Amino acid sequence: MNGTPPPRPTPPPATPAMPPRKSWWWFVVVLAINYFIVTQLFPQADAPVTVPYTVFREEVGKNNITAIYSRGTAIEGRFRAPVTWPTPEDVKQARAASAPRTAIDRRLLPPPRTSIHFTTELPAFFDRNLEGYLIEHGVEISAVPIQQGSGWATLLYGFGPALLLIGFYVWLYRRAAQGGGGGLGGGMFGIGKSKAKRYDAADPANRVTFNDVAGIDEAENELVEIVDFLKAPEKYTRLGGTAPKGVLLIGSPGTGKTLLAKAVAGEAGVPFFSMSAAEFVEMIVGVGAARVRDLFKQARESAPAIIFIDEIDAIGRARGGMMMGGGHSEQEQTLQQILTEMDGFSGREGIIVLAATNTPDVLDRALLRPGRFDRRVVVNLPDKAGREAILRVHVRKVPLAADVNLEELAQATPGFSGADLKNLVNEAALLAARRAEDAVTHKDFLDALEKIVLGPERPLLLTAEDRERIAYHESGHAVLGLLVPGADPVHRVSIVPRGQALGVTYQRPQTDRYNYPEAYLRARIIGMLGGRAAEEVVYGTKTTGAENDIEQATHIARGMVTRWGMSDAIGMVQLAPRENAYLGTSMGFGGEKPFSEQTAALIDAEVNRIIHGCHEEAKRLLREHRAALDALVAALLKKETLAEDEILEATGLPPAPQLEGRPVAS
Ligand SMILES: Nc1ncnc2c1ncn2[C@@H]1O[C@H](COP(=O)(O)OP(=O)(O)OP(=O)(O)O)[C@@H](O)[C@H]1O
Ligand SMILES: [Zn+2]
Repeated sequence: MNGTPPPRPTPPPATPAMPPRKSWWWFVVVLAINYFIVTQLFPQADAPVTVPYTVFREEVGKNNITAIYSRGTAIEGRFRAPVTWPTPEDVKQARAASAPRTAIDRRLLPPPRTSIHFTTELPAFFDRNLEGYLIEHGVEISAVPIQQGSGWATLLYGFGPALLLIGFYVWLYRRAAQGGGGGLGGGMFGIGKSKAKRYDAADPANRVTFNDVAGIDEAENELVEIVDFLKAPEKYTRLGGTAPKGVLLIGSPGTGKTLLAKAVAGEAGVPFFSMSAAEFVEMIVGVGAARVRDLFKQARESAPAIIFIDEIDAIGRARGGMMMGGGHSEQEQTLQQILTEMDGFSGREGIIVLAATNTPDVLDRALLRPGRFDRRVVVNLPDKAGREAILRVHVRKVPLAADVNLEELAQATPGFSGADLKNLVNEAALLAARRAEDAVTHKDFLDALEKIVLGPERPLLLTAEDRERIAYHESGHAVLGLLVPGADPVHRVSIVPRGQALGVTYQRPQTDRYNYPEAYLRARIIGMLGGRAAEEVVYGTKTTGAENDIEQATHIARGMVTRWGMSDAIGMVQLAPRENAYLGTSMGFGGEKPFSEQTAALIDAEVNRIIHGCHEEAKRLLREHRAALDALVAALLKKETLAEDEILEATGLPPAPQLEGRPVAS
């Protein structure tokens, strides 16, 4: 493993939109009421009692049966006077017969019921005389089932539950579509409500100002004008100009887009309504649009105000694209509603919509037209000075030991976003608390950083040979980091397994780099291949331990050939799409490769040539400095983790000379 640059923490996956929990609650309540009505209003009186055949015959004999209907061996009918079965005597007898009582006995005799309706079952041996007997006793033999046709009660009994359910759904849907006016009690289950979070700037506990935002000054400066406008809209509209309506904040996750939007509201002293676009879209079509309407209505009522829509790409994706079926029309409706609302306000109301995204290139063009999100503010990852400023913001509430050096921490965290830095401070504070310290020390910060960048330590039982081999692998990286001019300084070496890695060499640049010299890239590749090279030099055999190194080295070499014009055989031709370093995506070039088979073969050959050359150079240097390599391995096996000064001491080597000229900052 080779730890440059630190892997960027990936954002958590978006949670799928679920209906609000409250509406499920109400669904259950309605079901319960339904059940209650059915069982209480149309109870046993109408439900038939099931009697034994003997009892049935008995009742016929007593002339107590008016009519029967039979199908197969089942008979149902109506008594003249209600009959209770089993009778109290039956129960008493049964109890006497089967003492002690068992559950089975009780099941044989159902609880007594009284009804005017009954059912019974003809015995298997057919009672031949039954028909005559019935006629004799004035029983009408009906051609239609007796209990049916008893009018409204039966109808309700049969259809009531279904009708109630349908009614409930209709009501739910209408509420949703209306954007939730009225209804039972406030916000019972406001599906159509926007659920927007509202932060009142008047509340000092929530108030965020530009004071809380650091390291992204350019973006901040662009938003100062918005604050100004919210404070005094007349100043802008006086000469007939229209005020800005929408501002799109573009930047990778955690760069502080939400924070900036809140700060704008805080500075202007206006309410802040925030909602994530993913929350707009629910399963029921029309709900998203209703929520948008509600959100804008709320904001209009308390204008001037700020509406913040996070992750607008969730609904603002270009229409008619790859999406198919299902959620498509819902998404379209929601987007349409946002556009309608934004077109609707005159700009004099003092409402400004801020929206955030980290994939601006997928947005529907309609969103970006003048009068909508026509202003774009890019929120970049902070540079070193910015990171230090952000750290300073977040350590305000943390007691710091005297030895804490925020500048050094800022230098050690290239690629960190504001949210990452906040997390670093938090982890360090937790670590200090666990160590029962009174203040957070510099070491707490370094350990927290190591945990974040390299992953938590992983206890693994390794054999002595494995440990030694890993020590050689890591020492290979580290020694080359000292020997190759232009290599990033080696900050730490460790053979403590962490995350996926068995060992780690952590190198970090001295300054943020925006422009990479070819020699630097070669130094990186040589260092990356140094782990395997050391194993080969010492043991003469190979292991799988270099997979990650090979992957990274290949990536750089391929970039040199296909993107940065560093192969003379190919020249300055773009053969691979540009990668967006901030967003980790590649842009353009979907589908077909824009070059021939011949060129493809040439690319492979050139990549190979670079890797091969670096590999040979790595082995040559390690052979030449075998003593330094062995010394570092011995120190590592003893202490497991070595800091920069310990590495220099063990190897007796000076830090690698840096390349001529400072990196160009953009
Ligand atoms: N520039 C910054 N200055 C101070 N704190 C910051 C900065 N950027 C981020 N933070 C901290 O990180 C937290 C998360 O940032 P925030 O939610 O604003 O990022 P975001 O860009 O909106 O991210 P996402 O795209 O994931 O929504 C903030 O609450 C804040 O504490
Ligand atoms: Zn390695």
